[in-house]
Order: sequence, then structure tokens, then C-alpha cells
Amino acid sequence: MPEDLRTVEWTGSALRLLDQTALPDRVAYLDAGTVDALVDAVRRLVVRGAPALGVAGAFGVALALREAGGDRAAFEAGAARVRAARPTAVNLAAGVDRVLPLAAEGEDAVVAAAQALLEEDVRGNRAIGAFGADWILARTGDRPVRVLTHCNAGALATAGWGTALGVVRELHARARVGMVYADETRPLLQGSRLTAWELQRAGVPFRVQADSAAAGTIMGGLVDVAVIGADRIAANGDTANKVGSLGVALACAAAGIPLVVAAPWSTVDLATPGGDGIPIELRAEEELLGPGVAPAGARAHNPAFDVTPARLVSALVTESGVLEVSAGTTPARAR
Ligand SMILES: CSC[C@@H](O)[C@@H](O)C(=O)COP(=O)(O)O
Repeated sequence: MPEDLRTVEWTGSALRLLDQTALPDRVAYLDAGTVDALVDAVRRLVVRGAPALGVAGAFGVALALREAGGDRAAFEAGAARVRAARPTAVNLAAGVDRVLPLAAEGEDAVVAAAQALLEEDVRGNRAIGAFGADWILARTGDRPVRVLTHCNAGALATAGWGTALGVVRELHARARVGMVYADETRPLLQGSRLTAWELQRAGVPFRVQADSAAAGTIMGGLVDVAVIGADRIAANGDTANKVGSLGVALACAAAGIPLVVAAPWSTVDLATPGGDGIPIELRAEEELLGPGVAPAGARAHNPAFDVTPARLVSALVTESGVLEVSAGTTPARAR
């Protein structure tokens, strides 16, 4: 993503969000100037992706502080609403928690801490990209690398550069990308709308494919490595990410190719021992239904995420380096 586009930016009076519901057709921004506006934007996925949610949550504390006007209980309630706007990405709660202690010092101190988190995220993503590219290239030799990715873990999902797509960008900068298969990502099309948009702008060769094509593409020998992001990684390495990631992981295991999870340490939740403790967001049934899609009256089951067991995660790439999770190097053991 070019430097002129920011997913999350503090204007001085509001949080300016690049509206990801309008992409790829339009580049539009939404200024969230209240807690209500921010919570609504988070729920509608105007801003989305775990690290971007973390940064938005941190700035949301400044909105809550201003709105409360010195009323401690109102401030705490506002911050709690931001924190709980979506349940799975631990970064959202972590972003809020990180700046909360500064509330006593006022809005400027909170904004400065949120801005520091934003800048840290971009720096971390650059490091993730380099570590991930090194790890992959050490296993693929000289041939161009064919990558499969699921959902959008790019610049749009972060404060800049991206995690899984940060690895792809780094491979591309080293002229080593053969092809990227971008799963379209049902039901909200983060892959075909957002990942494809980012890859196109970056000049990376790609094909969008239906989620249901992923297993065949992997088993058919068209993919060297799958690289995905994460919303929450438990202490044992179990990884929650966009629904459909588990299917990609199972196919990778069956085909004997690596599944790489690229995420900052802020996505690791050491307080959650295993994947069964990760809350999975259930979204509105309407996202999967409607005229021309399903018969009137049909009901839907619409989990936004699934959990990939640690044994299927070949590598977890963070800004600190690579953990070979399925080989036993879990986040808990590394810390
Ligand atoms: C770097 S983003 C990592 C994850 O947050 C991403 O893969 C994902 O699942 C996003 O889900 P979304 O529902 O679009 O917020």
C-alpha cells in the first residue's frame, strides 16, 4: 500500500479510518469522532484485521476519555465498549489495555501512546516480512515461490505493510514471487476485495480463487507455502484466523507443504492456554443469506473465524523471529 494511504489516522479530533467496506471500488474515509461511531465501524468491518483493530482500539480510548468529560465511570464504560466491539482478535483488547494506564494523564498522552503503537506495528511488520521471507526461501531453493493466502493480512489489516502480505511483499521485493493464490474469503470477500487490491497495486502476480478451490490447488502441487495471519494465538500455538484457514491448514498438512502464520507478538495471548479458550465471533446470519443466495427463510451458521491446531502450524513468524510450532516451539515455551 502506498504511504499516502493510512488505514488508521488520528486527525486531532477523530479517528480517520480507510473504509474497507468501500474497497476495491472506492477509496473513502470515515471519521469516527465518538465511541458509538468507532464501535459501529469496527462491527461493520470499516476497520478490520487484528493489528489495525489494536491501533483503532488504542485511539478509541482517547475518544472515550473526551466523551466522558471527567466522569470516571462513563470513561470506563466507553473504553470497555471499544474493547468488546469484536471478540476474537486479542489485539483490540490489548490495544485498549495498553493505553488505559495513560488516561490519568489526559487525551494527549493517550493519543501519543496510540501513535507509538501504530508506528511499532509498521516496524514490526517489516521485521515479520524479512523473517518470513528468509524462512521460506531457505526451504524453497532458487525457484519462484508460489504462495497461497487466506483473507486479508495486508497493509489494510494493520497500520501498514502487513503480516502475511508483508512476507509476500518482501518476497516480491527480492523478485521471488511466482504466484499468489488469494482465497476470496467468504462471506465478506476480504481476499478478493482487499488482498487482490493490495497485490494489484504492488504489482505482485496473483489469482483470486474460491475458498473451496484452495484444497485442490494445494493438493494439485500448485502451492509451495501457505501464509496466513492470525487473530489470536493461544499459548500452545493454536491459532484463530478467518474462517476457512483450518481447511487450508489441513490441506497443507496432507500435501506436505508448510503453513506459515505471520503475526505480531501482540496477537499471542499467553493467558489462553489452548484454542478451545479462544472466543469465536458469530456474525449475523444475513451475511450468508439473501435473495439469489439462499431460499427465503433459510437459517445460517456464520462463524467469522476457526482455530487451526498448533500441530498444523509449521512456523509462527513474529517481529522477534520464527517459532517452529509443530516441531514443539510454542509461544509459551519461547517466552
Ligand atoms: C494481519 S490481519 C490477521 C487477521 O486479523 C486476518 O487474517 C483476519 O482473519 C481478519 O478478519 P476480519 O474479520 O477481516 O477482521
